[in-house]
Amino acid sequence: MTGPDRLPVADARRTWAWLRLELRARWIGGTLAALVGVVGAAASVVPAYALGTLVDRVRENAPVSAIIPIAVVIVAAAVVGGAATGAATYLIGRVCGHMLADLRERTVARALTLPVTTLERAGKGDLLSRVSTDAASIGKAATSVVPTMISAFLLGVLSIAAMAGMDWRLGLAGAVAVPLYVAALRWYLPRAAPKYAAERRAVAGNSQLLVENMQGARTVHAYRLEQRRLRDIGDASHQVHDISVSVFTLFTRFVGRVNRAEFFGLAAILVVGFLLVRSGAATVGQSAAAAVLFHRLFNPIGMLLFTFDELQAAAASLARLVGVVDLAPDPGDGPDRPGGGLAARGDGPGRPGGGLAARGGDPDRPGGDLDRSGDGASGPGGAGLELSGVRFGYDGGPEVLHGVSISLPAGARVALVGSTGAGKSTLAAIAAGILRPGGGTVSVGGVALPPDRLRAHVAIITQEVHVFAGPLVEDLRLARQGASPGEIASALSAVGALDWATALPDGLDTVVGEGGHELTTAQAQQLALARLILVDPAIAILDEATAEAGSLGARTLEESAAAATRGRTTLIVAHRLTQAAAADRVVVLEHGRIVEQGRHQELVAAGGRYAQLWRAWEARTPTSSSR
Ligand SMILES: Nc1ncnc2c1ncn2[C@@H]1O[C@H](COP(=O)(O)OP(=O)(O)OP(=O)(O)O)[C@@H](O)[C@H]1O
Repeated sequence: MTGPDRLPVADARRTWAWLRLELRARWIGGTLAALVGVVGAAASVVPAYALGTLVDRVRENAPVSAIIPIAVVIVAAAVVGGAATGAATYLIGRVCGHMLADLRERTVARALTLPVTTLERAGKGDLLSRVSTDAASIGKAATSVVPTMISAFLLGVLSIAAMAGMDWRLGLAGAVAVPLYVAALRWYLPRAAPKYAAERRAVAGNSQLLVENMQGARTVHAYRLEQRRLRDIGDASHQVHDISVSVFTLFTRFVGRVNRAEFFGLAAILVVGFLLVRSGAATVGQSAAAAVLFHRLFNPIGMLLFTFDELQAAAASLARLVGVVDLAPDPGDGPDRPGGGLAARGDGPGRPGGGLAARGGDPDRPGGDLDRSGDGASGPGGAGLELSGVRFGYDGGPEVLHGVSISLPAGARVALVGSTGAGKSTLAAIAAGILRPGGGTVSVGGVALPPDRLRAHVAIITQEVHVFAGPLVEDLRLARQGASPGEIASALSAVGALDWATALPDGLDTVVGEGGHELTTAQAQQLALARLILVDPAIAILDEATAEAGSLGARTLEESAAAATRGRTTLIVAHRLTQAAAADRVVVLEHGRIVEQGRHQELVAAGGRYAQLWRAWEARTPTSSSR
């Protein structure tokens, strides 16, 4: 396993166990591939064998009629061998390809359900590199390296068996090369791995330097750094050159060792063959056939050896993917929990709506449907949200919430305010079931729920709104599969997004998200609010949903947010205090503790921490008080 800051990597035993299990599940395909492979290898051995017979018949001055059948056998074996080897390569690739597809799907599925804290700890880069680079490395191995290796291995075994079949001493002579090949590989692999890694690092560093200097060209010119930067790039390029040369030198030395093994193997066969012919134990044809068989192995064995490091790299990648698949689920989370990103719940592809039970209920009667969530008798009895004695610390760090209790009656609109780092977003994430509290409970309708069940009732929108790549209308349908055009238009209209959405180049079919039409931050947030309407949760949490946009945009977004949350129990992390002023109640959080709560006017009049924040807000935005 890797260090604590990374996603886990399965150990060799677990990786083998996974491989065995997968192979067992595909034993029919695997056996067929192996059988066809053996036929291919056997057919490839036949021509060399037949050649030996041919040599003997020619030496015996046999008639042409005795030679033609041998030629026919050689041609037929070559055709069968070629076809069977091709078919075996295809079949092995197919089995491996299916295993990889399955593994990749399971890795992605597991990754989508990882607790946010696990992902943050590991860094998204680690996960991305596993599902992209590692999967690609396994893919290459699965479709080209493994089939080649298996074919080469079968050919090697059958060739030595064929030599031994002619005379066991010939087989033994051929096998002399095996330890030499193994020694060459054992010499090469441990030296090659760090050199290749160093080469990759040096190339990446050099590219990074080049990109940096190109992007920062103006700064380089402004500070007359050209010569210094050129020197740095020159040094980095020299380093890449030196490492590449040393890698090539190492490879050449490895090839030298492989050639040595071939030389000794072939020399042993020729010497043994000569002695056997002289003693009359073997014919010239048999000795020649053994030498040809061995010589024919040079190419496949070379491929086997030269691609061995790719197989090693693929095995390392496999261990990294199996490590993710094996990750234990968040305790208390059900198998169907939606995606764990800090985004609108119900955004998770494949599970739109996140099972938000209030969908279809009367929007003016929040939580009216909550009892239909399948919770049965123990299920929440309303849409009130209650946080009780909530404690939390990130990843074993200091506690950032010290027993916070907030009660939101059904339909209430509560604003959470406080300075930066007070713990507002953390509390919002706990209330939404994204983070698991270290202590205390979160209840809906009077029933304390674990995070996975909480997510079925609560939807959260954060500043980091993700727009999924694809047609805009599909992005909305992630929230409610099968939403009618009317429902979609009405959700967009409610948040004030219908005009700009229909004015897009292809209207609601315009491809948005990565690689598509770029939406502004405010538009993306309106889209998230429209999704919220389609998801129709009883409880909504808005964490800074309006903080990013400029003043005018922020005001529009405030209106969109108010429309999207109308009738829902709503907790707003309010950076714009106008949102707090419009709430039923304001809760002031400082250093992970509630220091004040009450109505806006009461708190302003009380002259405490909120009054201080409000005065600062008014001074910053003179027009705010008029709102
Ligand atoms: N992923 C994290 N890992 C470790 N510490 C974190 C993480 N996220 C937040 N914190 C810490 O937890 C504390 C509360 O942060 P939080 O983001 O909840 O505050 P906030 O009131 O929402 O602040 P802001 O208004 O700036 O968003 C801060 O001390 C912060 O540094």
